[in-house]
Amino acid sequence: MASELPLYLLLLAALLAAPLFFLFATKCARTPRGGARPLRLPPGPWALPVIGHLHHLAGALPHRAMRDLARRHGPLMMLRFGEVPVVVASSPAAAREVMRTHDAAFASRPMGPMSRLWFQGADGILFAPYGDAWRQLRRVCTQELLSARRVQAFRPVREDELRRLLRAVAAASAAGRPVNLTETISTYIADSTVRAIIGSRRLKDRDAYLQMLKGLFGIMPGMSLPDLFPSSRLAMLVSRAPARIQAYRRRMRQIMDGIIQEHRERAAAAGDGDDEEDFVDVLLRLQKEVDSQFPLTTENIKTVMLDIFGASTETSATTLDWAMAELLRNPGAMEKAQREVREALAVAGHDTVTEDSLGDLHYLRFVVKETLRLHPPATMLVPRQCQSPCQVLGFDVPAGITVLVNAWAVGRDPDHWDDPERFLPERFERSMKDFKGADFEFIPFGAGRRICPGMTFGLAHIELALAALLFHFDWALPGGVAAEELDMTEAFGIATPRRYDLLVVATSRAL
Ligand code: HEM
Repeated sequence: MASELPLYLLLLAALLAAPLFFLFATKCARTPRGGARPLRLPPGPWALPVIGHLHHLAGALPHRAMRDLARRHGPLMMLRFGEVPVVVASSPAAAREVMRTHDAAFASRPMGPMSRLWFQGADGILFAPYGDAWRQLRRVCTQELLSARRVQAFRPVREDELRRLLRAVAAASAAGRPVNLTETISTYIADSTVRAIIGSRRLKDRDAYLQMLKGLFGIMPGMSLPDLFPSSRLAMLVSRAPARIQAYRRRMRQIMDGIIQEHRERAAAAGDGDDEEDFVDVLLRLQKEVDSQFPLTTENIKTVMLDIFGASTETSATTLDWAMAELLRNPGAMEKAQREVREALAVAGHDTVTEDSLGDLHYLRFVVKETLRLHPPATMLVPRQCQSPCQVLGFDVPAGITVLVNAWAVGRDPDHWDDPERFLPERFERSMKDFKGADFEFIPFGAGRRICPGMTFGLAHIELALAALLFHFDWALPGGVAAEELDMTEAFGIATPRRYDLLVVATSRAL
């Protein structure tokens, strides 16, 4: 979840940060003070002064470049991005040690200068350091916002937004033009999520909020110069990131203040009620109720509003997009998935997909699993930080180091998956492997204390829409393009989308 940094910037960084190199080299000396045994740090490739290993990432997507490096240097590597030392875990065994054996030690998130500027003490949940404040918000998420009961309560919203999605596809189909499925899927997920967070489509600031959130991904703290060289004042001075973050933050807070105010006024007028609460209603209610050492501040509420949108929309939309792309590329799997959903609805006597119809769709769930194995949206999960020194695969991992887990490489590990590059949903007919955090060869949602709390919410959107798209339409690639020619190249992005939008010809099925 970091933004791309062009190579010329890295070279500039090298010039700017030269004095820091010596400081860093001293900090990372392999022999600890006090005559203790020398540290046995994980191995890594050759490094350049100042920029460290960043040049190894140039020209390839980070998860691919790091998988290739791991093939040469092993499942636990130590790299350096600018000034920042990073340990990368690339096998199920390494992932297990990070997220199970030493889960508590690795349960924190690193916080660079841009993140500090962005959050200003109201850390939210997604990027929050491990501690009581995170624990409290995490509880709010799992027990209130993203509980099975709450996800169920948003079912009418999902089904309403699904109807809009199906109408958009049907309109393109009737006009005889291809539909941009990437865009329509993205609108479905974003609209449904925003309705869950802030409620009604009629809300005054809704469009401004949605626009602002869509721009958020371009500005979120990432691999900026100050993050790569946190001790350099010069990096802070020459980078445009701090000014952009502050301006964006100001505008965003204004919009969110308006939304919160509107919710407060509505609650005061109507009295609190549980039935149609959106996330902001719930958070404002808890703000009054929660009696804790860490009260839920309005700033916390704003960060949670952003975290949830940021963590949920791109991940869910990209998964659905990849699932449709894989099915188009694998007509046998498409046919099997369509047959399953169509037969199940025929038996139930339904002519439209609702969440009640999803119960017996086993193959559809295998399709989603296989999509998440091959295309985990957070390819490197969300960065962790080591809080206390520990040993992983026999190597020392010092406190303070950033830890990345290459979930993408783990899902394609040939020691754990047969024919790992092929899209084969059937593999899950024979295997009980699941993504709920117990099987470390399959970790698209992470594992341990920081495992994704939005799994149920995300899957509810994905499964419903996938079933409906397969039920109502037959699909083909435009211009007679053969299935195997569909370009499956990945792009750099917050959730590793396909490089090209998915343009498809949909034919409405006569019912
Ligand atoms: C296909 C959909 C999704 C995928 C693949 C996904 C994946 C992930 C991953 C890999 C993490 C980091 C886990 C770790 O560090 O071990 C995460 C964290 C998180 N996700 Fe998801 N996610 C998805 C959907 C959602 C949805 C729909 C929501 C909310 C509605 C959500 C909310 C969060 C939050 C709040 C965190 C931070 C948890 C923490 O740091 O304690 N995610 N997600």
